[in-house]
Amino acid sequence: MGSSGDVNWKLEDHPKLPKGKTIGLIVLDGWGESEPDQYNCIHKAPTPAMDSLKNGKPDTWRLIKAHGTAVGLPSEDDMGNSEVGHNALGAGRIYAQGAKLVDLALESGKIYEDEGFKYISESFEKGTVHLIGLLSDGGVHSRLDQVQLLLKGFAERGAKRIRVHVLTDGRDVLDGSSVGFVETLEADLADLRSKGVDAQIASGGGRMNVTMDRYENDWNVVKRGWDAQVLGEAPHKFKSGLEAIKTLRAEPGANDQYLPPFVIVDDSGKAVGPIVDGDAVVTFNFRADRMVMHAKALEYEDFDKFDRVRVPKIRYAGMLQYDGELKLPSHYLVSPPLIDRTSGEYLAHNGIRTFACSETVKFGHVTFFWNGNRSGYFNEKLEKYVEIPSDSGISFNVQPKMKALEIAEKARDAILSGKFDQVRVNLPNGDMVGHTGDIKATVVACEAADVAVRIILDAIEQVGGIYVVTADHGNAEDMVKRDKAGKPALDKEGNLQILTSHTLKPVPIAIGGPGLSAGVKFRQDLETPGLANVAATVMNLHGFVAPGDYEPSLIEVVDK
Ligand SMILES: O=C(O)[C@@H](CO)OP(=O)(O)O
Ligand SMILES: [Mn+2]
Ligand SMILES: [Mn+2]
Repeated sequence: MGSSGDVNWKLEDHPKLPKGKTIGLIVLDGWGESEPDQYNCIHKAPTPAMDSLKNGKPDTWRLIKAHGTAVGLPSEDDMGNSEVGHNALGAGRIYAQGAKLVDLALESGKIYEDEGFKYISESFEKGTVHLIGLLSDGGVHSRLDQVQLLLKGFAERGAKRIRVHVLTDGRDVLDGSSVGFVETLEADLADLRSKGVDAQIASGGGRMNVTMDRYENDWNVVKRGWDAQVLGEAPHKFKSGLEAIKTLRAEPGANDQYLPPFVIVDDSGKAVGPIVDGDAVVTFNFRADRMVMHAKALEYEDFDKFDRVRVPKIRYAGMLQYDGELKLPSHYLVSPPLIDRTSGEYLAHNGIRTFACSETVKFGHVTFFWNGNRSGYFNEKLEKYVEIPSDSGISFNVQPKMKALEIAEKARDAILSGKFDQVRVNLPNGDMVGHTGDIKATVVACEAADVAVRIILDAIEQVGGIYVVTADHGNAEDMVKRDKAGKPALDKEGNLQILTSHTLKPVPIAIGGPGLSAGVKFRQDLETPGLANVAATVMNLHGFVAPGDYEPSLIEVVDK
C-alpha cells in the first residue's frame, strides 16, 4: 500500500505561503459542536483555549462535516468515528469505507464469489462456521443487518453448523440495546434451525471486556475472548444467549460494554460451540483497530501474548483484511479500501519532519489511521511516533484527565526542539470519557483536553509557528438521546437515555499562530467541506500545493 510505482511525490511550492513554519496539529477526539445545554459537556467545561480560537474569529474558525458520506460512510445517518475520521484527515480524499464496501459486496453477491468465502466454505460440509463480532447496528465496527445476511448466505451455500460468538455494544448504541439485538439474532438462528441448520449462540461478553481491545492496551481482553470462543471456558454459563444477557445485565452496575464473558452450555453442561480443528471462523467486524489483536491470536503460529492452551487448525477470514502491511488476516471476505498517497507519505517525500503522539488507546489513530491504515514510518529519518501508555483495566471516567497533560508536554517539547515541522497529536479525553456516559467525568475530560490545547498553542506561539486544531467526530458535546425536536428523549419509565456514542454533529477547525501569513482565511465558497479538506489545508500551511485529486483546501490567501 502507499509507496507504489510511478507516483510523482514532488509537491509544488505554494505560490503565496512560505515553508519552514512549525505546525502544531491537534485532533480533539470526540469533540463536536452542538447547542449549549446541560448535556453538552464541552459547553459545561471551562474551555478558555478553545473559546479563544472561536470567539470573534470568523475567518479562522469554522465547522466541517465529520459524519456520513463526507467520510465515506453509507448514509447521512451514520455517525462519524475515529477510523473514517482520521483516514479522511490524513488522506485528503473520501474513500468508500468498510461499512459501505461490505454493503456493496453483499448486495451484488460478490462476497460469495471471492477467495475469502471460498476458503472458509471448505469447512461447511464437515466443520462448524463460527461468526465472531460486535452485535449492534452502530455501524462503527459492524452492522447486525450484515450479519443477518451472512448467516442466511452461509446457510444457503451449505453451512450445516453455525455458532455465533456475540460481543455486546452499548458504546455505539444505547446501553441495554444488547437485549433486542440478541432477540433478533435468536429469531434468525431459530429460523435457520427450522431449515435444518444447527445454529446457535455459543459465547459472548461485552466489547470492552472481551476480544475488542486495541493497540495492545490489554491482552487480557483478547484472552477472555479466546477462552470463551475457542476453549469454551468462561466464569458464567447459560442455556441461551438471551438468558445470558438478561441475567448478566441484572447485576448491579452491569452494562453492555463491560458484560463478563460467558459460554452457552448444553443440558450436560458442555459448551455448545468451542472452536475446534476443521472449523471456519469469520470475524464480522469491518473496522480494523479492535480486531487486529484477536486476528493475531487466531492466525499467528508464533504467539506469546497469552497461553492459548489449544490452537485449533481453522480456516479463518476477516470481514476485511485488518492490517494491509501485516497482511492480517491473510484471508478476508471483502477487500478493504486501498488508501494510498496520504498526506503523511507526500510530506515525508518532501522533507517534512513529523512528530506524532497520543496515548495507547488513540495512538494508532494519529499514526495507523492517519496514514491510510498503514503501520510504521514512511521515512524513519524524518518521523518520530511516540506512544504514551494508557491506563488499562479501568473505564476512563475514573481517570478523566487521562494522559492529556503528558501528550501535551511531549508535543511542546517536540515543538520547542526545532527538530520537527509537523507535531501532531490526538487528545482522547472527550471521546473516551464521553463513551462512559458519565457526564460529570466528561466535563472534567473536556477541561483537561483544553488545558492540553493551551500548552501546545503556547509552544507554537514561542516558535512562531502555526496551529491547526480540529476533531475527528462528535461525542462529548451531546450526552443524551434526543427526539426529533432535539429535546432529551425519555424511556418508558421516564428516564433520560444517556448517549454513550458518537454523534452526527460537525466539528470545529481553527487555524492561527504567529506563523500564519497575513491574509490567510477560510474560504466561504466551499459548500459543505469535511474532514477530507483538512489535508490540503495543512499541506498549504507547510508551503505546498496539494495534489490535484485531493479535496480542496479550506483556506485562501487574500492580499493585504
Ligand atoms: O471505541 C471505539 O472503538 C469507537 C467507538 O466504537 O470510538 P472511536 O471511533 O473514537 O475510536
Ligand atoms: Mn475518535
Ligand atoms: Mn469514540
